[in-house]
Amino acid sequence: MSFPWFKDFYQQIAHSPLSHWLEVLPAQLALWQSAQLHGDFAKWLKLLSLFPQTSVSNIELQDKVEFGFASDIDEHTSKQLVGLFKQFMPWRKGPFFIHGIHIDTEWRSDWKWDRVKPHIHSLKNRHVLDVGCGSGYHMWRMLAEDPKLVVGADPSQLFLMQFQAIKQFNPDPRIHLLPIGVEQLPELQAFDTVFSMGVLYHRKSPIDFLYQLKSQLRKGGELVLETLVVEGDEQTVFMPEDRYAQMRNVWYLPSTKALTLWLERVGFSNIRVVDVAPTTLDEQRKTQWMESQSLADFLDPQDNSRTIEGYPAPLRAVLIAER
Ligand SMILES: Nc1ncnc2c1ncn2[C@@H]1O[C@H](C[S@+](CC[C@H]([NH3+])C(=O)[O-])CC(=O)[O-])[C@@H](O)[C@H]1O
Repeated sequence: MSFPWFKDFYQQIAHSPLSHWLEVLPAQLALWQSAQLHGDFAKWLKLLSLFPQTSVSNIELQDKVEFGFASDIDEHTSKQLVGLFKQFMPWRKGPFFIHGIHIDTEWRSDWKWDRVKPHIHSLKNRHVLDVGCGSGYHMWRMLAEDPKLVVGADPSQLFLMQFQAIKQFNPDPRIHLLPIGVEQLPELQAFDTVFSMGVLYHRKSPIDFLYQLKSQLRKGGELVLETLVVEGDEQTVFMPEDRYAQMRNVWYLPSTKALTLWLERVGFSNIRVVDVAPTTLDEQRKTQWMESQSLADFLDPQDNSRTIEGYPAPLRAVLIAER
């Protein structure tokens, strides 16, 4: 079995500051691919091949991710597309608008982008990495800023498939998602901007994680970090006993002041907390495209300022720092 996604990426980076990546990446992805042979991968590839080719008359990335108008296709094709996209449920990170079909995802990821975007360095002509990029929603919004290249690293197979399903409607060669974890990235020291949003609290060793992110940046490059935080001073770090808002695998929730100190200790400079916002029930909710439980089920029904476990409800911060 072979497919062109990764080969295209290798060509893209061959003569770029990321060319050293080619020393390890092809072997990692070949290993990944061989492990997929026993799972659902063939089913996903088959589903991807069933998407009808359509003529896409508009590409909008500036204010939303929209490829094609409803008027580009007939009713039958529209129904066919809805049926195919539904096979890729649950859709968590979006929304996407494809030929008039609104993939109404669990998260209004656009709201996160609205909180982040006013504060970051322009992405024009930059090499950009998004660690834990999910379905790639924010990468599409980054593409609107005219970067040289946007690459996402996320080990989730479903997110890769959702990304490829969407990318069929805008096969821009500057955007790629690689199914690898942060721990597989070599120290490239080559990206102009590194994003990591919604990942730090999933890491058992958050300081090591910050070093890993730093080692992707060139000197003077920008880190954009978004994560769950708690109220408190430089010494406040919260660790749930088990689940947090029903999420497994949540480790450290620092205060913004503690996180600033961590970033300083790791060697970042010019550290700024640019946004702090609670997650609302409008931002994360059940939809027709993600039918299982969502934030409303994870908060205390009597007191929405607490999670169902009795911890402070989700509060998220955006920090920007320079290497
Ligand atoms: N080792 C790893 N390396 C890289 N990514 C990982 C790893 N382990 C898990 N992930 C990925 O980190 C992402 C976290 S979600 C944030 C998405 C987006 N950034 C957002 O801001 O909406 C937030 C949440 O689910 O709580 C998922 O896509 C995982 O697959």
